Amino acid sequence: MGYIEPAPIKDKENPFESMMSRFHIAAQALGLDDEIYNVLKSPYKQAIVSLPVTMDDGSIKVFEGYRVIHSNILGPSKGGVRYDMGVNLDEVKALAAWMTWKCAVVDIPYGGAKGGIKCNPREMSPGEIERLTRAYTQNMHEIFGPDRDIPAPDMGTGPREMAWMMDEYSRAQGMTVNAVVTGKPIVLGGSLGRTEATGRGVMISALAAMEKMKINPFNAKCAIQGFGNVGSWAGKLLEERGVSVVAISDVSGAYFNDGGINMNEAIAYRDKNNGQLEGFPGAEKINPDELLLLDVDVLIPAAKEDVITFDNAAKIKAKLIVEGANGPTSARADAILQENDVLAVPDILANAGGVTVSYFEWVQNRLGYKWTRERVNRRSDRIMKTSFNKVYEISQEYKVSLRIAAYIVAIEKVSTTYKYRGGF
Ligand SMILES: NC(=O)C1=CN([C@@H]2O[C@H](COP(=O)(O)OP(=O)(O)OC[C@H]3O[C@@H](n4cnc5c(N)ncnc54)[C@H](OP(=O)(O)O)[C@@H]3O)[C@@H](O)[C@H]2O)C=CC1
Ligand SMILES: O=C(O)CCC(=O)C(=O)O
Repeated sequence: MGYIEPAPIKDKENPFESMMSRFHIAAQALGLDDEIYNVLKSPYKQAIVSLPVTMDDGSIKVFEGYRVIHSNILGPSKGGVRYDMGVNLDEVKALAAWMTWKCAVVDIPYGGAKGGIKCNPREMSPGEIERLTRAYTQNMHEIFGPDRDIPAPDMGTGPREMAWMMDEYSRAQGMTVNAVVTGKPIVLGGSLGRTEATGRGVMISALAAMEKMKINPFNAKCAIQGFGNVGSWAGKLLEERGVSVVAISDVSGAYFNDGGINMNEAIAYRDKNNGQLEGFPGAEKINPDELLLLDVDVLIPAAKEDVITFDNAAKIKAKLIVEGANGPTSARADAILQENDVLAVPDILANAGGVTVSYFEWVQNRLGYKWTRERVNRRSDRIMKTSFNKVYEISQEYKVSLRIAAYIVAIEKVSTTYKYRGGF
């Protein structure tokens, strides 16, 4: 194997470099062919678009939008669309590759993609967000498609944006095409269980890891960074299974209560308070950096990339990290966590419940038939548990971390499919 060494990880964390560094380690452990290594390290397609949008005051503002398709070898590419000021090409490239590995880890027939628009939805009116979403969809019309590339929600987007994307795409097609996006409102063909699916998968992964570590959920404390879709659902579902959630946070700050924060109260407060926890009375406000370093059993980063880094990894006291967010741990932090016996259930496994139920939504749209919530939950729980066990077994067999084991499972599947398909 003559792989070109990945660029050395620089002082500043970079999600694409972190992704590549783990890919490289897993590829070496697997003895992956050079040719396939080179194919899989490069995204299949990268689109950058300018989106002029009329703002409410009549001015025209130009936004930058991205869609990166990392691979479509296992099937149509799949991945969310993020609205955030931090969106940039390197981030979207890493997120797209993680989608390829994630779909392969849970064995669903999709490739990986991701999209994003550099914007601050909190400072925009619903009308401005709708016009931006429609402009993005028009521009991506040649890329999207139920058999080509299927968007879904990510940070800053949800069912409302998915409804606009579906409508805009359908108008251009001259017919309703609901399978072109997932995470839609239920009345438009959304799946029961999709809203909570990612948090539910995080809960299943956390309980599976706690079982291996002999941590009793009823004696366990948990801290959650990010209290949006993923963080709040993971917290609520873990609380229902006995875990005490002692700390939560969002951009407004971090909130701590050693006796446990009531999840329903925190969610209700956030929903009445313009989506933020600012002023939440059920806990004391602490420094947001401290949340990651609390003396808890389980830490769930559920906000953004590179929050567990070379600088703070050694100070983490949690014994178990379950990655709700994509890329919350930088590559340079991996070795420190391993040295300190901190078990990290990686993003491409832990947060795969969302794309799994997105797949169920797409299947239901194509069948023209609705599944019950019980069926959705039962099937996604089974996939999450089976995938966890498979990754755990590989980690024992290869004597590697769960993260590298998950990459091994994924790369093996994608590369085997490449070999059978051939044509390159
Ligand atoms: N939605 C999904 O199905 C999936 C999401 N993911 C990943 O999960 C993560 C969260 O996504 P999702 O829950 O959908 O996004 P949301 O937009 O619903 O929520 C994001 C949350 O993170 C908070 N946040 C943002 N920056 C910080 C910060 N620096 N410190 C603390 N909190 C912060 C936000 O706060 P505020 O509200 O104040 O801005 C908000 O509470 C992302 O990494 C995403 O890629 C992964 C798989 C699927
Ligand atoms: O539901 C989907 O299709 C993708 C969700 C997503 O973007 C992710 O898992 O990071």
